[in-house]
Amino acid sequence: MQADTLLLNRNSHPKLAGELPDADTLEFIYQAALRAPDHGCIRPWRFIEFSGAGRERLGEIFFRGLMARNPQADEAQQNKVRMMTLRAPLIIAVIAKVTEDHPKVPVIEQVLSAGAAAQNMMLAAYAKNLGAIWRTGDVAFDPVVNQELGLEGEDQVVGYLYIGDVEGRNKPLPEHSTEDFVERWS
Ligand SMILES: Cc1cc2nc3c(=O)[nH]c(=O)nc-3n(C[C@H](O)[C@H](O)[C@H](O)COP(=O)(O)O)c2cc1C
Repeated sequence: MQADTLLLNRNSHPKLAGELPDADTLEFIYQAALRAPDHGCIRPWRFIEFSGAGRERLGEIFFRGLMARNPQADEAQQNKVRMMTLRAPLIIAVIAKVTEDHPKVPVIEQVLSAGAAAQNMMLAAYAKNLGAIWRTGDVAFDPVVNQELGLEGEDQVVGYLYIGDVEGRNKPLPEHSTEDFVERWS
């Protein structure tokens, strides 16, 4: 796929199905992540890959997070959170593994670098004709979930990337006018 096609046409896909991508494709996605810009070359990245029964394990962690946040959660809410992780054959948690009190690189720059890694992964998936969607929601900011995933200190989940074969039609791309966003000082 041409880079300009990739950059201008990437789209999120909420409906994903199929099998876990093959090992070469996964390696390509991770290598793309590892090309993210990174002030100080401190590699503030951690990825956890959930597939097969690992997705159910993640769903149980989400469930425990929900019950800690809201012990009154009804059965529908409980089932919903458990099923969330079955929406794609692959989920990758992208985590900013933060070096605290770094002399040159504040936490926000490390989180931004992890976000750039996540976007590289989205583009890499699209380049391989896979669908993907970047999700967060309450589970990404839940202390119980984050503790069970082994986050420490200022570490943050920047997103859960759901990846798989596209099911259904692509939603239309929005049209934005550059002029609405760009100021030119010359
Ligand atoms: C940090 C971040 C968190 C997001 N969290 C969610 C989410 O929890 N649920 C969701 O439906 N979309 C979420 N999105 C938005 C989608 O990933 C997607 O970008 C949006 O629906 C627009 O679609 P598009 O990427 O095709 O333009 C998030 C995006 C970002 C950057």
